Amino acid sequence: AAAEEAPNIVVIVADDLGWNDVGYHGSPIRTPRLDALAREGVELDRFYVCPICTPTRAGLMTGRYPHRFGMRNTVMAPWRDYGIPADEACLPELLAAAGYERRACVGKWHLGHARRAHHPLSRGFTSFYGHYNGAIDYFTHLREGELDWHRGFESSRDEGYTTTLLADEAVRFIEASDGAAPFLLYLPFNAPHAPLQAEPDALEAYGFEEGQKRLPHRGEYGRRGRGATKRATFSAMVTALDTAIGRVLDSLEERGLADNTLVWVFSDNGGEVQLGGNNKPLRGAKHTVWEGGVRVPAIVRWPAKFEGGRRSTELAAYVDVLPTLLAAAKTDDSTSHQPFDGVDLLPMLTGQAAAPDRTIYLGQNAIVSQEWKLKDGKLFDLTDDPNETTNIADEHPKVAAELCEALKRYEALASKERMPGYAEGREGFVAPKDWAIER
Ligand SMILES: O=[N+]([O-])c1ccc(OS(=O)(=O)O)cc1
Repeated sequence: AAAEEAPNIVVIVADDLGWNDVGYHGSPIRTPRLDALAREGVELDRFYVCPICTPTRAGLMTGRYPHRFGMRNTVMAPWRDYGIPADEACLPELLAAAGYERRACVGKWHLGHARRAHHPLSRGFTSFYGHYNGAIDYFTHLREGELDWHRGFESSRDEGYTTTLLADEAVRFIEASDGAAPFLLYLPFNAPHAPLQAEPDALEAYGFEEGQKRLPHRGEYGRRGRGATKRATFSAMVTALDTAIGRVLDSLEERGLADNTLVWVFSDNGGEVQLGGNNKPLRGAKHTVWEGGVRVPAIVRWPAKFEGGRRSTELAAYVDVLPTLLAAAKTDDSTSHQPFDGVDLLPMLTGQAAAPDRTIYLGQNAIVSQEWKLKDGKLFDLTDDPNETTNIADEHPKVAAELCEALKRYEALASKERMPGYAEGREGFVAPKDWAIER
């Protein structure tokens, strides 16, 4: 009976989508479908993630801070061979126990690609379509000169713009639902992360005219899809992402599934300003733990359970997603996983109770609470000063000291193994043919 009521779950992650890159935040970038989703669902105004990609995804998959198990500080480089450790239970593994028979990962994995044990199909997903690495070419699907486009463990020669191909697959997955058992669709788009590449009609919609000078192409990436400026090209990529998300939402609607489907959309980190993103009025950007790097656009919609049209200003975070989804699926066997760092946000989302009073660890010597942020010994009052202009540690020494102690406790959780820097091991690395996994 529980399985009948359990919602379908669709988790959509955008890559490097900044605070000021969505229409409903006042951006000139057109995102009509996300704007509508924000009106229909609950807008999470204080949703925090890690300042970079891989740690956010690792915390999403486990409900636990990724520095506990060595996935911190850097993104997963192509020349790495680690992944989420076997003793960390993953989102699809836990939902499998709750009757979620079909569990798709469609998009960018970025949590281990060199060993079969780290592959999405080894971590609880029943299907995988997409890519292992970050920053693949949107048209050729190459990274490090090799084809990083796969169905399951096999390479795929499907042609097309990645954002569109991922939406195609997501729609196929939804259309194959028999309406009986609930499903999990994890849909992490690579967009709008660099390389800056958009389709011609999307560029035209942002003012590109044939014959105009295009951005020079960069490094290993092809010439296709370059617009006249970074921001215009990025904008076109975001609108394409919005269109793709709209197709997924339409598919749910057409199958009569929208009412009992929990859709959660958020960005993996803030926008990268040098690569087209924008986080105004927030301070900072991707790679930093200023608000612009870690406070991101986020919306959750579940029409059957959540009253729409609400903006929640309560603290919420990437590590809360898994505990919340397990609660929605009415499965919370605490013996099946290590203790979560996140909390179940259902009481807050249904309007029954306030979110618990707590802190969120942001990495890099920073911590946030409902009211405060401590970063490198500086204290900001986020209620009065959300853009972090004024350090008031001297005026509130007790608050600063308490947060400093909490920060130390979080940092003491870090696994002890040494993490290689991003570029370490790059020299002489040759990607395997089609990024095939041998072991
Ligand atoms: O970070 N990257 O992977 C990255 C950065 C820049 C880049 O070139 S751009 O001109 O398209 O921004 C491509 C990829």
